[in-house]
Amino acid sequence: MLLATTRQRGLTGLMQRPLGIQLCRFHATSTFWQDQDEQRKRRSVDYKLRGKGRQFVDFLRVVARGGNGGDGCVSFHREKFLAKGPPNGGNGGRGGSVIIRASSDETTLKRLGRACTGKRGENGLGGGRHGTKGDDLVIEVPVGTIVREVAPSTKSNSNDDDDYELNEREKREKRWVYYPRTDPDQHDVPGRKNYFNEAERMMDEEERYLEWRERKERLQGAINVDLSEHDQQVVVCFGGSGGYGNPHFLTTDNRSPKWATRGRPGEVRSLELELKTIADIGLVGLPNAGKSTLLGSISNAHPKQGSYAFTTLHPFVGTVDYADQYQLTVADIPGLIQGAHRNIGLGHAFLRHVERAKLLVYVVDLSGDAPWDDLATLQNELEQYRPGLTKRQSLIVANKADQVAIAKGNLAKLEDKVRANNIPVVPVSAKYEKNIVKLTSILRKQVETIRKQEAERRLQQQEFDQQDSLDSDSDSDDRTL
Ligand SMILES: Nc1nc2c(ncn2[C@@H]2O[C@H](COP(=O)(O)OP(=O)(O)OP(=O)(O)O)[C@@H](O)[C@H]2O)c(=O)[nH]1
Ligand SMILES: [Mg+2]
Repeated sequence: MLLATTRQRGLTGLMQRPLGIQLCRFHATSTFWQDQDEQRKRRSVDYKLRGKGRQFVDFLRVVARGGNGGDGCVSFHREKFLAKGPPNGGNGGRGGSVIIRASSDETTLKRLGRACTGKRGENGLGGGRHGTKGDDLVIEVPVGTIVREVAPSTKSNSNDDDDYELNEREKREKRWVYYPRTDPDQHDVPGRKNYFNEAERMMDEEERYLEWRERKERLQGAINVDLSEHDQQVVVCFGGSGGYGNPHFLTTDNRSPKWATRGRPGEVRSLELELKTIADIGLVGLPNAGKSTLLGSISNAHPKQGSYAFTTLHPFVGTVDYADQYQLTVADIPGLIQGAHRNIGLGHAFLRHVERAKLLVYVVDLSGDAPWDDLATLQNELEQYRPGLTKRQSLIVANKADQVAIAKGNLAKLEDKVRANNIPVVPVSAKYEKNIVKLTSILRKQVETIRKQEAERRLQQQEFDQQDSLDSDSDSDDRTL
């Protein structure tokens, strides 16, 4: 209001007033402007996280549709001295499928639209030219995206529910393409065979078979795929098949079928995409503990650092490079606060990005009042998010050790408190890069051990599966003897 009036009066208006009055006015409004500023900041954080301007999207619902098939064509061969040539309409092309592929070049699901549709197949043409297949829609998502089908679509390709309201004539229009001036009812001549009814029966049978096949495929379960490797892909919706051209309905009796079928609609599926970053190490800590500073000092990443809470608004992954080309990935997430599981602060949804980390690193601030309480808060929030998560192999990084006066006493107390839990504590100063080499070597040792254990477990599982299949084979052999 005040700003509007000063703006309306303009600079000249302000200059005409005595200086004292102007100062009073600014003094009176300073708290008003502070409030406005805070509100604007809060709105901007909200906008970046939830509004259209959000830079990072890790959960999304989309409706995917395969492209519709192209229509078949009704056409006859025409040539000089050949008045009534054979049917030569081409089949329609298949609709494009929708494919979701993991790519290491992507970091967010932001670029996905809410509806993803494959391209329609081309219609068939005269002269026996079949329609070309519609292009597949390939959606690239970050590695670590989980694709889940939410509610299996009740819509089958035949669109039975939609057809319920349609009368016989409309149903036919939806399925058939006719030669000009062909009326299917014309074929109902008493005493003569109705070729169109015959074709309709044939298509009914085919549709029943296709529906049965679809149902059988659906019974295998809804889509639930974890795209954990680069270039791994899943076909979520197949395009509809193309319609038949009129030669398909050629019989020994009917030499000039004047109908073709339309393309079938593509599959429709509602999907849920959830990005769960795959990193070797996950950093968790309260806001301002120095997680981003630590990530910047140990890896090639340059996350934003700031002396205010919630500097980091979305996860950040950095790679730690060792001299012998060994690599580790580290994920930094926004700070957690007490009550994050009740959606306080930024909530705990971002924990999904450290959920799959092999090693959890708690970053605590040694210059704080009670770093052990911070640790307890973090562990409590992790447990609230997923019970048992704190049992994962972990490490405590006691940051800001350069604040010697407070840090020394706090470190001794912290080590005392966690001795029972058997979690190693490594004091560092991320800002001044002190003890960082020791930390990176500890991280490497721990991750190497976990990777080795995982490889052994996988090998054992493979051997067990092989043995299992061999046993079942020998059992079936015994039964046949
Ligand atoms: N003295 C000192 N200050 C540090 C150290 N590490 C980080 N800081 C400071 O602590 C503040 C917060 O650092 P960030 O790295 O942004 O903290 P964060 O945990 O990522 O914070 P959020 O992203 O808000 O969760 C910055 O002002 C850093 O300069 C350290 O080792 N010593
Ligand atoms: Mg940060």
